Amino acid sequence: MNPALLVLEDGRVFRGAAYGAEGETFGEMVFNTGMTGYQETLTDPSYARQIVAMTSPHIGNTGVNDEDPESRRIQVAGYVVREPARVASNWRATGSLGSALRDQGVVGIAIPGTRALTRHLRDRGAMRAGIFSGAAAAAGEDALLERVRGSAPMEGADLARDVSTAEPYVVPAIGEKRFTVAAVDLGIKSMTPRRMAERGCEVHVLPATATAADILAVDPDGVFFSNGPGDPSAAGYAVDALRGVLDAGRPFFGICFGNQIFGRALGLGTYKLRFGHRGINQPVQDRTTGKVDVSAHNHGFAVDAPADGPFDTPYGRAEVTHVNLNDGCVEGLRLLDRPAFSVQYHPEAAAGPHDASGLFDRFCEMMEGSR
Ligand SMILES: NC(=O)CC[C@H](N)C(=O)O
Repeated sequence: MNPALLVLEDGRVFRGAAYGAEGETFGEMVFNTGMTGYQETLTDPSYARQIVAMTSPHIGNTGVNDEDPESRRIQVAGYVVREPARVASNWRATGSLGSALRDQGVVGIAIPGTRALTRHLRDRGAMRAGIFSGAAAAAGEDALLERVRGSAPMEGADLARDVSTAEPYVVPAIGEKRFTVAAVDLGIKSMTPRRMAERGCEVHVLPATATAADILAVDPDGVFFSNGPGDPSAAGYAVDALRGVLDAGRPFFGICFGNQIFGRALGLGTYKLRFGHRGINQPVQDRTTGKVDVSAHNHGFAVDAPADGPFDTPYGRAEVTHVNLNDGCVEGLRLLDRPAFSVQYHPEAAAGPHDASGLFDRFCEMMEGSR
């Protein structure tokens, strides 16, 4: 095992062994608490420019397969684990995680102290970091720290257009076609159009920079804005497009980044959480039903909205529909007089529990009711 270093922006250094590709990488240091689903996590485009640490201590046991990826490649900027599996064993496995990381040039590190790292991030907040191995690790710690401090921050980062599809494509409805959906790909996970297709939606996936005119040209029954990486305050183009969609009165559903863009389109602000929510067991209460979903999360930003009742927006009254029971943060929004809603978490559940899959039915009912 070759030595590697994980250097945090505040000067804390973790030493360990190189895992995956050797070299150097920079990104925002975050942690994910999921005990399963590492392949979905690694391929979720929302993790672009983030170094992800897994709190689950043993990673790679089931190798990698061709069915679980949420996009065409591993998207994380770097990967931190405690103990990589020495053997990949699963009937679906086509290879090991270590070789997949290596083949795709993803620099990782195995450190004994993923628990100490997580506690550090919970206390101090997500921060920039770098992983260095091979020749890159030869420079002194001070020089490496200097380079981490010179790397790009997540605040203000416009990354959705980098990970989005270059060309539109169509995901056909499974079974009888009931609806046409225009889905703006801000970093979309492949499970999301599939969940809609399973409900009879023909999903027209459009690039992140699609304008309202591009979206309406599909003549959709409903419009969807996806999850995605980066700071929502840097994606003004998506906010403008969504405003055009709302002006046209088309039904709208948004997930995660899509929820943040919806909030901004309604005139609300977004802000950075201290260390975010990344995992598959976050309790979220739907205030419209009182029901609590155990849900999949991956967000570092949140919408700032009045949670104590309906409030006015340029599109009429709106309300906070969902709250996180761990920290009270806003997890869902809706307009009261127009067919538009969004959630900050992940009903497509890849990976994660399926508690919230009914939100896709809610979108379909909304499209049905708006005909
Ligand atoms: N999964 C997402 O869509 C993440 C949204 C945004 N990049 C955040 O970190 O909050």
